[in-house]
Amino acid sequence: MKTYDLDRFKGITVAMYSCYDEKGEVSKEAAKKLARHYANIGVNGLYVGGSSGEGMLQNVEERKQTLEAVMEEVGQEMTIIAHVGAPSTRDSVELSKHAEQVGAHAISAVPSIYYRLSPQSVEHHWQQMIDSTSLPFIIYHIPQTTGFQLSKALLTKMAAQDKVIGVKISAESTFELQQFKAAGGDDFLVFNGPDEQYLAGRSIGADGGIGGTYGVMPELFMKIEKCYVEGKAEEARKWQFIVNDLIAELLSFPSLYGACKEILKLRGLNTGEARLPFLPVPEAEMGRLERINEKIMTYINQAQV
Ligand SMILES: CC(=O)N[C@@H]([C@@H](O)[C@H](O)[C@H](O)CO)[C@@H](O)CC(=O)C(=O)O
Repeated sequence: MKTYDLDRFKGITVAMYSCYDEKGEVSKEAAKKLARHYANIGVNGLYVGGSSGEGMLQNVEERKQTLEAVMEEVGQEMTIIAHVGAPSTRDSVELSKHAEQVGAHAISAVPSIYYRLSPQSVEHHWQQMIDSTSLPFIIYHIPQTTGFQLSKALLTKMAAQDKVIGVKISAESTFELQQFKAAGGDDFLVFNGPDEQYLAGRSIGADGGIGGTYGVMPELFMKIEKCYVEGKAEEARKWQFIVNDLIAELLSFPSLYGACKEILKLRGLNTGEARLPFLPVPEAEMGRLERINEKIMTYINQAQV
């Protein structure tokens, strides 16, 4: 059995969007405001500096500043997972040590990106981060962006370590999710990555989810989770289908992150624009985005978790 408290990581974890000021610089103030917003709603945890958080588009200092802001604001109330993956092992280890210093509850990382690496290199890359702190570690498996296909053999080997408490699977195969859960064992956490299949992921073995679109509608994912736990299959499916139609609309903009950040802005949570190359919402599309926001708010009011 793992020696870490695994229960605190279960449930809904918002993959937080980036927070910038009007000049495009990291804004600790905006990050604190956004984190506070999620804490007030009752969201369980935050995943900081991942894909939705544009960690790969930020330098080490910017990533540290964002995590510090989140920890200062909600570190005592929420479970905070710091994504520390960077192309170089050196930067990843520096970010890992910093995450421990500021009190994050776990670290997590993708494989190194850009270079096509051997499984041995990826294992070594992750191991350096794991060995650099006493924090639990969550593997981030997202082959569609990293190009690295995590094998069941490597997962099983990594999961044998006490510190490796789980895997966040953003690949879309629920079969793989189930196989990874079985390989990791009962005390190994699996997080559903594709928000469109939160319910499917939960049904086949995921212990919770980490997702980007949760950021504009955490209440709806909390509703699906509640229905699932209460055994209300039909109702859970109804809410997943509602969420999926909303995600399909959000995905029709030039960038998902740009659209979601604009929705937050409409609600008084200004996190700036997504960093280029992610495009903002075109002016001509603002009206459509506003209507989507109104639709989401109507569903949030109906869900009442
Ligand atoms: C490929 C990708 O970015 N997947 C997202 C989803 O939240 C995704 O945005 C959503 O399912 C919409 O397709 C997450 O799995 C990634 C995530 O949680 C993160 O921001 O680190």
